[in-house]
Amino acid sequence: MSESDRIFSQPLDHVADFTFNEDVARVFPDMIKRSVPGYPTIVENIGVLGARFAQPGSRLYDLGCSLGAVTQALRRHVKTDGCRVIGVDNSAAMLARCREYLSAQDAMYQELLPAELVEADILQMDFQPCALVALNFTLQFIEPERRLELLQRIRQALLPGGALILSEKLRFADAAEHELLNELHLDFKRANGYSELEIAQKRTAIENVMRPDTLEEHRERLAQAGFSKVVLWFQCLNFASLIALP
Ligand SMILES: Nc1ncnc2c1ncn2[C@@H]1O[C@H](C[S@+](CC[C@H]([NH3+])C(=O)[O-])CC(=O)[O-])[C@@H](O)[C@H]1O
Ligand SMILES: O=C(O)C(=O)Cc1ccccc1
Repeated sequence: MSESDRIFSQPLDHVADFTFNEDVARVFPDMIKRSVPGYPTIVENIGVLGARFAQPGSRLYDLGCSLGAVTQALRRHVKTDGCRVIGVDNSAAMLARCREYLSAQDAMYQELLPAELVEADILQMDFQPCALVALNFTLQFIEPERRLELLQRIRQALLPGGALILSEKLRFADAAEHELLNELHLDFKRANGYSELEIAQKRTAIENVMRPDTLEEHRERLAQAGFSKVVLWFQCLNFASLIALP
């Protein structure tokens, strides 16, 4: 069991930019469940979607895998012969714990897909041909100017019949819509026990690091990267997940 998230619970003199360090890794399962409406549903269903797009002998990438929640869902749901999951993250703290979670999963289940973990910057690594790429709340942490080239390289690596699953926090061009969905998201956090102080300090920590796009920006960028079809399969408040087909 992981600890509960108390990272921003005490007043801080200076709120530093958010990083995926050891303190965050320790509480991450609790943090993401209490912060992202629909997260457990999205993760479980990426496993189900993955099973449809997997092809015999193919790679399934989980980019920005954190503690490997999506990697675990893919390992359980995908039964296609010879597939393997490759989890990639540039946080050593996250990957160290991810490795422990995957060993625990190995001890719990039989017939799991093999998984390997790679410590790398997804902007630097070469992608091998693959049937599935999951970017589950990772693209929003990539510098906006580098998002298109990343999606282009993913598009190039995808096999015909494969898919990219892209989950993101959304911004809205319409001010009233943006305001309402953001307020409802804050209500979700309050309902999950976060105080006003925790909410305010987390917001300060994250605002320079995580830059959400609108759904329209995602659709345009995916089209520009060469994806032929984009389907919204999940939305809860200002969090959404897309299937993009090559
Ligand atoms: N350039 C980069 N290269 C590699 N990894 C990166 C990079 N930038 C950020 N990351 C990694 O992307 C992850 C984003 S969290 C993903 C949740 C997970 N997918 C989940 O389904 O639980 C999202 C969130 O916390 O909202 C972190 O682990 C970063 O270290
Ligand atoms: O906490 C938030 O407000 C978020 O938008 C999502 C989030 C969840 C976990 C780590 C970083 C950001």
